[in-house]
Amino acid sequence: MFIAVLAFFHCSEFLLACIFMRDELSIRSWLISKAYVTAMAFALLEYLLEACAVPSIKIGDGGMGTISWLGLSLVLLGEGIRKLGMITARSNFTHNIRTKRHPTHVLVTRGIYRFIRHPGYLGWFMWCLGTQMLLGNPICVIGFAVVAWRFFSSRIATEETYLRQFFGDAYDTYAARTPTWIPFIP
Ligand SMILES: C[S@@+](CC[C@H](N)C(=O)[O-])C[C@H]1O[C@@H](n2cnc3c(N)ncnc32)[C@H](O)[C@@H]1O
Repeated sequence: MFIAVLAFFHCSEFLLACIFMRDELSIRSWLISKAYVTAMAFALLEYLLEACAVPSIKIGDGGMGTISWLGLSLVLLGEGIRKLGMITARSNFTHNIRTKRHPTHVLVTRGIYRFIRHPGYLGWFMWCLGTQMLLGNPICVIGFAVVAWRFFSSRIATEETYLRQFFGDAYDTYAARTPTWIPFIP
């Protein structure tokens, strides 16, 4: 299930990049970085060590336990939110943060962006916590939450500096009325 979740995430990211991000399409469009591979290697290590030491906490009564089902639900919800954001923003959504305004770049405030300011990041945040709940990894749930929160907090601050340069007051007004829903990032 974990491998299927990862495969779906990366293949769908690349597919959407082929459709909406042709200008920046590269091997990086699979979203597999060294930091990411290291994090997932830690996750597998935790899973294997705990599965060897206390098999019952991973296997439960022979099927997936409640935490794993909750994790899978979080994964699916996170995927849905992120992909809806990408499909709504179309070519305005780029994997790399734009530092210069592209002539076709418009501020997206409709659809899911009416309710969530950064659906791509909220969805990915939920997805990565969900993967660790799916594996039943208590240490990585906390580790991923801390690392992902710090990553998105700094990325949102950088991205919004440029969005304010591109769209001025329109972005301020939009940001003031639309929360991120990521804890402690207003
Ligand atoms: C990886 S995408 C993430 C988009 C958004 N932060 C999200 O989480 O859904 C980053 C690119 O999206 C653009 N972007 C972010 N919010 C936008 C918005 N509301 N309208 C148009 N472009 C946006 C940024 O300029 C940046 O180049």
